[in-house]
Amino acid sequence: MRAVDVSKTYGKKESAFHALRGVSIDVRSGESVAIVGKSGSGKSTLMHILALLDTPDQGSVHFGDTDVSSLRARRINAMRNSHYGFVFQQFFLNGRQSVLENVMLPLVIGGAKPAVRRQRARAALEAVGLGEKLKNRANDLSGGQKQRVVIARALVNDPSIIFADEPTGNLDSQTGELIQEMLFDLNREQGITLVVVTHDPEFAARFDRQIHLVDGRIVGSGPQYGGSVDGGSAGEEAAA
Ligand SMILES: Nc1ncnc2c1ncn2[C@@H]1O[C@H](COP(=O)(O)OP(=O)(O)OP(=O)(O)O)[C@@H](O)[C@H]1O
Repeated sequence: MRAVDVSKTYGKKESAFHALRGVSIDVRSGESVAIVGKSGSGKSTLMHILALLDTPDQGSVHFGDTDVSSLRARRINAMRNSHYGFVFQQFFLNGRQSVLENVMLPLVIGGAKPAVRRQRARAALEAVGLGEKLKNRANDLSGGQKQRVVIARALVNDPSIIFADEPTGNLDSQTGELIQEMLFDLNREQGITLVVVTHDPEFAARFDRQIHLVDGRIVGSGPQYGGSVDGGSAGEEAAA
């Protein structure tokens, strides 16, 4: 997945805010990448654009050999649904539905048959250690269990990439650690690419690479949080 010279501005004229200013990034298959930077630096905006949830004003996003901007919305939705998994706080669970129903949702959207949905959702919940909780209401789970349901839901379509926005943000440190392990296991054992926004420097340091944003620009990338300020290694420099 690749973004080339991507810019995004919110608002117009005097109130225009340049959230991203010419960002280029190449995420290789199987890699784990943390997006770091202060509040308002553009992390979520970049991740939403990479995840095909938002479009840039300028620049392009590529998935494999495909320039996504050349595709119709329907194709983009299908591509996102079949290749990407999301662990976002704003994609809440439906608290009144069962755990199994919540995890089946992406398969309902994708049009899978009911028997297939149930079987795959059950397998995903077993993979995150919640095989015993299928029938519980999502509201009746602990915070850590809810986050595991969100991970199961992200896994149910057998994604090649998982995008996560502060996946450990609301959890106590022990539960947060479990969620971190779960994500890195998926990366190591199944080769799932991870793209994760985090404020936590220790968590960020565990990724293959950190992309450090300041005021909508990449100022450093590499194996150390807050790395160099000269544009980092090949592939991440903003195009001139
Ligand atoms: N829909 C929007 N309309 C107007 N401004 C926006 C919108 N979305 C984001 N912004 C602004 O763009 C900037 C970057 O936002 P973004 O959410 O990408 O930052 P962030 O680095 O993820 O911040 P945080 O760590 O606080 O979540 C912020 O100043 C924000 O106020």
